[in-house]
Amino acid sequence: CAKKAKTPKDSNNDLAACRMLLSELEAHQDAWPFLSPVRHKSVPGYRKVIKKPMDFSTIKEKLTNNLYLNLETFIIDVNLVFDNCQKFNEDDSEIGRAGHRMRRFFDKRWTELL
Ligand SMILES: Cn1cc(C(=O)NCCN)ccc1=O
Repeated sequence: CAKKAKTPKDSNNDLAACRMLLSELEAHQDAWPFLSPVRHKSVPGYRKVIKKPMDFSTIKEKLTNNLYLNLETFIIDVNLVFDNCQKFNEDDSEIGRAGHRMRRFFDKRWTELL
């Protein structure tokens, strides 16, 4: 089937959806490990293990500076937050569990947008 043309309106709607989704992520009770960049100076090994750090405040900054082309590129960065979390933290840990809960919440919310 023919691909739907992306109009400027579509990308404005995408942007609004990204802002909405991000504010919901930030407001979630399990968001605390992800609100700001991991302080690698106080988290031994983090800088070595995690090649592409990402967090909600950095995503917000990128949104503000218009660095996301569309919903897809935004979702890639959000997933990076959760993939980093799974890589660095045991599933059975405070932060590991928070990451799994946040990912489940995010997956549910953005799929409701489709
Ligand atoms: C996502 N994440 C967060 C931390 C952390 O210490 N966050 C500050 C909480 N106040 C450590 C490892 C990690 O993967």
